[in-house]
Amino acid sequence: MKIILLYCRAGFEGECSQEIQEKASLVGVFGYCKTSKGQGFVEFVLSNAKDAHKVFNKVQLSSLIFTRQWARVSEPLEEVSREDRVQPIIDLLLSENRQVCGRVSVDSPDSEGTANLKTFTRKFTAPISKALRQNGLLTAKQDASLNVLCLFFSDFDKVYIGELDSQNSSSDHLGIPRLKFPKGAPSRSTLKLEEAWRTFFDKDEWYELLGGHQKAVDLGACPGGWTWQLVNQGMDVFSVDHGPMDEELMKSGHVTHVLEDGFVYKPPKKVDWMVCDIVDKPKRVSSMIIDWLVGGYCTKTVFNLKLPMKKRYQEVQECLQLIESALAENGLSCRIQAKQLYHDREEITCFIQVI
Ligand SMILES: C[S@@+](CC[C@H](N)C(=O)[O-])C[C@H]1O[C@@H](n2cnc3c(N)ncnc32)[C@H](O)[C@@H]1O
Repeated sequence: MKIILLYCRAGFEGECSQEIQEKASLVGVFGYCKTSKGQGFVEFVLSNAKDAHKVFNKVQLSSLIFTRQWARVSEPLEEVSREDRVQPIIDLLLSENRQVCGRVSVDSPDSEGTANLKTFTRKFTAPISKALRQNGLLTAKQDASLNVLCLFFSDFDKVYIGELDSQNSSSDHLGIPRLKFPKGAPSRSTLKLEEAWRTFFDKDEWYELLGGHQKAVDLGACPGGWTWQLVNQGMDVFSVDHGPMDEELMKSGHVTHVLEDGFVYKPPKKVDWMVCDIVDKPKRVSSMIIDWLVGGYCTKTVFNLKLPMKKRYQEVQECLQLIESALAENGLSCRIQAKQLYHDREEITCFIQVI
């Protein structure tokens, strides 16, 4: 398949393109990107169609900051009849002698003005699944060990047909985790921290990383959405912010509100976690993260880097480079992950663990 389709936040197609070209070239794969601002996806057109597998074998989706989901696809089927979209898709798949898939994902871009297209893709899933099964293109029951057939409708009559890699794609539809706003959480930001944990941790790491009554510091905590998540995991939290904390959360008895500057504050004793959601310059936040980790004040951190208007990709690279080199120079071996989450707007979220 000649195209790798990358799903991203609308408006970040440029960063997504820069990143895939850079990562692919490091494994000896070249191509060019086709996209337009705001469409929520990028086509990475490969110079050599055989290279698609190479990219999926050598580049992990988790290493791509600006890509939520990706698929190997062929040139799109265009001017698909709105009367019958099922048959042309089946005909094409049969003519190409495709391997049987374990599931089908009917996708569309997450961009402005696509609500009706999303409704259509939801409704289309049942009839196309039935036809695929009847034609031996889909297993009778879902099989997670097989690749997922991907039908990406960029418009009502244009569909990219390909596959999501069983080992190297998101199991969430469109790469967007469905999170329910937790009852009692004080702000919508709470979902950002929950999504970060879900994105960065495997299910079996959850307890090791969060459980066992740990201690945490939340910088820029008010009104307390992130603190709420930490408390919900059984942690005691120092919440640093000059603003007011949610009263119900304070009644939990697990929160100490510290009225200090988050860039200056350090905890009286070492803690396990430090999280930071302060809106400030990314380099300033990065330096503060370095101070905490190198100083041994915490061993795990989740923080946001709010991106500037211009040169966003470059800024992210510079910040991560700054952190990586400082940690290495100080002899710290760390796991570093970064992603633009669904709940992130003009920012990315990072996770670092000293190991
Ligand atoms: C985006 S809000 C945080 C929302 C919070 N994470 C939540 O889930 O409810 C950013 C917060 O950072 C605080 N803030 C900004 N500069 C700060 C600083 N230098 N020190 C401490 N807090 C700061 C602001 O008062 C604001 O409450």
